[in-house]
This record gives sequence, structure tokens and C-alpha cells, in this order.
Amino acid sequence: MKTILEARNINKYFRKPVLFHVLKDINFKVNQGEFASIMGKSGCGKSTLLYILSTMDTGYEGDLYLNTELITGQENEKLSYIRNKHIGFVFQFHYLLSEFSVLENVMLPAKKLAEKSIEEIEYNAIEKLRILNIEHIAKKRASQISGGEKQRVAIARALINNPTIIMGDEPTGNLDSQNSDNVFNIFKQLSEEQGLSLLVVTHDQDFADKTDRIIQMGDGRIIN
Ligand SMILES: Nc1ncnc2c1ncn2[C@@H]1O[C@H](COP(=O)(O)OP(=O)(O)OP(=O)(O)O)[C@@H](O)[C@H]1O
Repeated sequence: MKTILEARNINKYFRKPVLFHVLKDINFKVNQGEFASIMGKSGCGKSTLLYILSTMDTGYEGDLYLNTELITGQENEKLSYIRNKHIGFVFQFHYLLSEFSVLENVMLPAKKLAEKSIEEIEYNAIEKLRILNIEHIAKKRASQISGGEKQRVAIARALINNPTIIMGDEPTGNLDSQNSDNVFNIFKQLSEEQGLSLLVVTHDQDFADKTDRIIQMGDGRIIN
């Protein structure tokens, strides 16, 4: 089984206001097509870990690999490229640009990557909207759609560059149970049918129970 993400002996310290060892010897792998969740009490270090895994925080000890490439120690410009190309993000708050259309929002990360023509990017964006069953709202402004639709647009946007892994920080935290189920089913389908890996921080036990694996954190460690 191909490993997509690997954390080796990750330790992190916050130095202020007092020295605080927030992440302690974190080791784990996420395989291709695996749908894993991270759970743990508030303050145990989940967001801090996700920030490191998503290459946004470089102030840690240990080694991080993505697609077997060592990420740790890479220059900021390269990290930004890796992030855009290989990682899709879905957050609790969708961060869509409200005055832009749904289609334009989905196209943005591909425009930033600038590896394809606008026509090709638009074609791919419509294809992602179709997969998520929201092609019919492509021309609407992001401010004119429902919460559940916004989260599906955020997922389409996360998929536009065909990432190898999707990382989520409470992606269903703002949704009712029906829309949470929808998001879960979309993620499950992406992992099973497209071999996409998913790593999702959640407080939702029902959601986590349905994932392939729960990575349980406690006091800065992986405890299960
Ligand atoms: N910039 C910072 N400086 C100092 N301490 C911090 C900083 N950011 C977070 N912390 C502390 O690190 C610990 C872990 O925080 P983190 O946000 O990773 O927890 P979490 O498990 O994601 O919590 P929640 O479930 O509430 O989002 C907490 O005790 C927090 O107060």
C-alpha cells in the first residue's frame, strides 16, 4: 500500500508565554485511499498538528513526508507549490469569496497554480461541480447559496488541482446532520472510487466512527 503522508517523530514547542511541549513524538502514516479522522479533547494539539501536516507551520522537530518526498526543510516557495498541488483543504468555515460565482471560487486554486489554460480550468471546475451534484449553481454568487451547498463548493475547490490528500479541520462543524452525512458520503466516495486520502480533524464521534481509522490524541500524543 502506497504511503501518502508520513509524520516521523514530530515534536513541537511553543516558547511563549512559557515553554510548552505541545506535540510529543507524533508518528503515523496515511495510506493512499485511506480515510482517517483525528479526535481528542479540546487543546490536545489537533489543529497544531494539522497545521504542520499541511506544511503551513515549519517550526517543529522531526520529519514530514508527502508522497515519499521529504517536506521538512524545503523553502517557502516550494512548500507553497506542494500545498497548492497536492493538498486540498476543507475547513469548518468555507472561506469562499462571496462576491465571486461558485464556478470562479472553484477555479481559483488552479489559476494560482497556473499550469493549465483558463478553458481547461473551467472545464475541470465544472466537472468537479458535477461530481458534487451542484453543477446547476455554477453561476450563482457564493453569497446566494445554502450552508450545505457552500461546503460542497469548498470541497469542489479542494479537488480542483487533483490533490493526493484532503485535509479537513472540522469540515462538518457548521452543518446539520443531513449535510454532515452528505459531506461524509462525498469523502467516502472520493476515497473508495478515486483513491484519494483524507485526514479530518473532528469532534463528531458519529462521523469519526464511520471513517477507516480514528487517530486518537491526548495531551499532545497519539494514544491510539
Ligand atoms: N500560538 C500559540 N502559543 C502558545 N500556545 C498555543 C498556541 N497555539 C495553541 N496553543 C496551545 O496549544 C495547545 C493545543 O492547541 P490546539 O489548537 O492544537 O488544540 P486542539 O486540539 O486543536 O483544540 P480544539 O479542539 O479546541 O480546536 C492548547 O493548549 C493551546 O492553548
